[in-house]
Amino acid sequence: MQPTPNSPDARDEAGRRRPDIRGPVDASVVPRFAGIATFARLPRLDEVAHADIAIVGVPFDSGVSYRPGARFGPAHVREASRLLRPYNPAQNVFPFGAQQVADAGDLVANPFDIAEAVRQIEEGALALGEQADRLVVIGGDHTIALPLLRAVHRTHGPVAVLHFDAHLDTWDTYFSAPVTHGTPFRRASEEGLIDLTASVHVGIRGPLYAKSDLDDDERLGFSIVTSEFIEEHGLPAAIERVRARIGDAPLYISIDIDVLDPSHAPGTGTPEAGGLTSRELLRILRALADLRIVGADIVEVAPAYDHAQVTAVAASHVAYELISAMAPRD
Ligand SMILES: N=C(N)NCCCC(=O)O
Ligand SMILES: [Zn+2]
Ligand SMILES: [Zn+2]
Repeated sequence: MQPTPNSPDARDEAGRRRPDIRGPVDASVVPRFAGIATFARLPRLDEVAHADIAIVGVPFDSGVSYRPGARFGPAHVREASRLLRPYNPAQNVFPFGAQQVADAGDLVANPFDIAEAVRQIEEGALALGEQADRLVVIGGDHTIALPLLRAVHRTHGPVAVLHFDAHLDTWDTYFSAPVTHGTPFRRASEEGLIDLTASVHVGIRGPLYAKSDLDDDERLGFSIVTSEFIEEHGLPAAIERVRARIGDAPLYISIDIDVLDPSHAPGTGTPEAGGLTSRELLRILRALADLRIVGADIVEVAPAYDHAQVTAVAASHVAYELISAMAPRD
């Protein structure tokens, strides 16, 4: 097989060449639609000595309460990420040139046993920590945030969680099951994984089970920037509230793609009307570049309900913006 040429544009934010960094396949040499789909056509993790960021898929959706299919999310997002380009003008950064980013493939998670899957995901994330400083994880349903937070906690202690979602995901149980995609942040809070003074949901909207859901959520350590707040007060005010809440705490970002309006992300399992546009979400992420981001996930992309890759394109750009925000600056 031919070796795949790397991008000639592996550069840092000052425009300097970085020959030590292996970037994506050069789309001016090999057409974008050719070749195996790693995220953004980046090298595999086993092709580089060490990565600053590893992208890893978790094809697990046995924790869903409604439409299944997010197990196919990682492959779908990788496929849509072929079109990403090396320079991000919105953050003035070469996200794949200023740091080594590589695709670690998918973690194995037992689809028939949630407890075992959750153990496998935590262990898999910890093992990858030997080869990569930070992970950007593509799900999978939101259940996976619990083992990912357990892994992050081992290194960083309690972290601020910035959670983008239509849903609180601090509910207690479904059909008596404690570990589902509607419960990861309640379990994480109970286990002491999150900083109760610095965590925040963004984009919450839609019907709840009871008024007390909101009291429980506050007690579990979250403040809320609703979708309606963003409409009413605008993005600068929302960004200000988020940044004030997080401060300088180590930060884990969890993005449920259903935070976007179904018109921007139809391919998801529990869609809710009245959500953010992809433009709004990308703008909020750009405002986080100077924060101490220790890891991130993008979850709940379910390709069976997607059309024209609308949801997967949004998710791949969300990942790109996160990777850009994590890039070192002078
Ligand atoms: N999409 C996530 N993560 N959670 C939705 C849970 C909604 C419910 O069944 O009440
Ligand atoms: Zn959700
Ligand atoms: Zn969620």
